[in-house]
Amino acid sequence: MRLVTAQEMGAMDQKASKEYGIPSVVLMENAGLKVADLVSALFDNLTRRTIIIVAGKGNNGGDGFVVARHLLNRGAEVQVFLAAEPEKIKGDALINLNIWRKMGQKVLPLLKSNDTNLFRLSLMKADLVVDALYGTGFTGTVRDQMVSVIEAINASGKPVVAIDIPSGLEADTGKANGPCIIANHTVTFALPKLGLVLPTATKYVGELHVADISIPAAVTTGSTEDKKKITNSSKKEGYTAAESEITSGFRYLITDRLVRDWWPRRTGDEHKGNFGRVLVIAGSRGMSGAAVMTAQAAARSGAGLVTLGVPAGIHDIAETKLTEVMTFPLPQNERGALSSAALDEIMDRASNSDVLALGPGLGTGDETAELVKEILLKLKIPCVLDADGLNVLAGKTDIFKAVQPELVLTPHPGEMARLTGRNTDQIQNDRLGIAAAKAAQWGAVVVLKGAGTVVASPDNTLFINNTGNPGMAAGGSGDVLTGIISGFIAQGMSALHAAAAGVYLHGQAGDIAARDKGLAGLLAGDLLEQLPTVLKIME
Ligand SMILES: NC(=O)C1=CN([C@@H]2O[C@H](COP(=O)(O)OP(=O)(O)OC[C@H]3O[C@@H](n4cnc5c(N)ncnc54)[C@H](O)[C@@H]3O)[C@@H](O)[C@H]2O)[C@H](O)CC1
Ligand SMILES: [K+]
Repeated sequence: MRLVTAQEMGAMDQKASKEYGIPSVVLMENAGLKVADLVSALFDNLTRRTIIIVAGKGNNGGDGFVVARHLLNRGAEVQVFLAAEPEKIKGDALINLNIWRKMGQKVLPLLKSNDTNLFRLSLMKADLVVDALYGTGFTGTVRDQMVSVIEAINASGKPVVAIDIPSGLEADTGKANGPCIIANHTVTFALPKLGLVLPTATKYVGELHVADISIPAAVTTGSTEDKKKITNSSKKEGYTAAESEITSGFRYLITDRLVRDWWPRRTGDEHKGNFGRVLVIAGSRGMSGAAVMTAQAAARSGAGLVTLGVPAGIHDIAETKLTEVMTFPLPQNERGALSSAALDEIMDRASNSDVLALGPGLGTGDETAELVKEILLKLKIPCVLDADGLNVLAGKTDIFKAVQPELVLTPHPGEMARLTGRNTDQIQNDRLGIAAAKAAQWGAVVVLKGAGTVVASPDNTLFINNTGNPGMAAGGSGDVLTGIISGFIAQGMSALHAAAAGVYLHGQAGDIAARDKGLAGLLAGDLLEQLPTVLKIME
């Protein structure tokens, strides 16, 4: 599902009104109606319910007046509090405020501190609060009286439905710089705002609902194709156009539908060769686990054939731990890491494989760095480069651009910091920007792991993931992801789609595992166990 900034959403509103002639007050009516529908669905019977609408001075408030009207018509007791001077209300919001007044309904002031005291009393008797204070027009920090209004709502313990954005959250960054509404549900319009799906926003957004308010699909997908093409894609397996249209340069939330769209079709008469061959080059003395995990994950991801090459010293260990995966020993140095003499056999094996997973547990000696560089420059098949495979190239990232086949880099924030010469805080402060910039600079798909993993492509398309949980920070979790992405590439997915689908399903496996095992006790092996379950759902 496409993600938009406040500015992009405003441009779509404009286009819907100017180019398609949909009056903006119709969009407001649709928006309000969808929120009213959700509120109605939360109660078996509205007639004995008291709903409070807290309206701001902009169009978010305007939506609130529409919600008030519909809920009143459906028999609810509705109290509208206006957190703005009435004379400041204009445009579509004023149209709906006037309708509310012509229905003989009151608007209670919510501007001064004694207003807030009255408001607190009303809150105690309310069954639900609709947050119509601020939407995409909000920037910065909640100020003055609104601080105590938002704190009163949050303290009331009443269920809250936020219109478009929980008030106090910035649409583009998902950051709450000050007090912010903690909503049970957020009904956002047309497309999710980028900030709503970022990890900092989760606690404020509650359950996110994306409501169609009749902005034409050609506008929301932003595709420059003619409308016919949009119609065709929307016919595809019942997808809405917005789902199956991926336009480069845009940002997307990774959803079930997208992953299903990318899923390699199995006709049923294939043999294991069709499901691709993964070559894993990983491990070193004391680091056999990373190699085994990566290979097992590749096997469990559905790849036809997985072969693991490890330094001779840990070959027996790998051999005993693995059954479905073939293993072979490689020349090693005195430290038990791969030696440069391993290059020829690795390239030979790679020539009979569809994808190379390189790096987990390799170690970070100079010889390893040299070997990784040699492999990458000679490689003819796509490569997923992870962990020590990344660490050894810190300061040598210009090599990425020189790699011929598709390259997927899967750094966690610390590895990204080493690769870019910044510190982890700087990475975490601009995850989307850095991932996008480096993907373009390195000509590679960059998977910047962490809460809200970002998958960036060289053509500036971004996929945001919101599956997964903190329990997955356990060691080995990254090895499993590397194996999954490699397995998907082996089965025919593009590097970008394999990375985005891999991140999504890896997170889902983690969520299922956490449901059974909690967060602290979660091990990477638990993710492996759940992989078949999530793949089965996808199939
Ligand atoms: N997306 C759509 O198709 C539709 C969206 N609608 C709704 O319109 C709002 C956006 O309305 P807008 O008038 O631009 O602003 P807001 O109502 O979000 O904000 C109100 C007002 O608040 C002021 N403001 C901004 N920051 C602060 C701050 N830190 N402190 C105090 N006040 C602040 C600013 O001046 C704004 O004017 C969108 O979210 C939807 O709910 C349409 O109704 C339907 C179509
Ligand atoms: K709001």
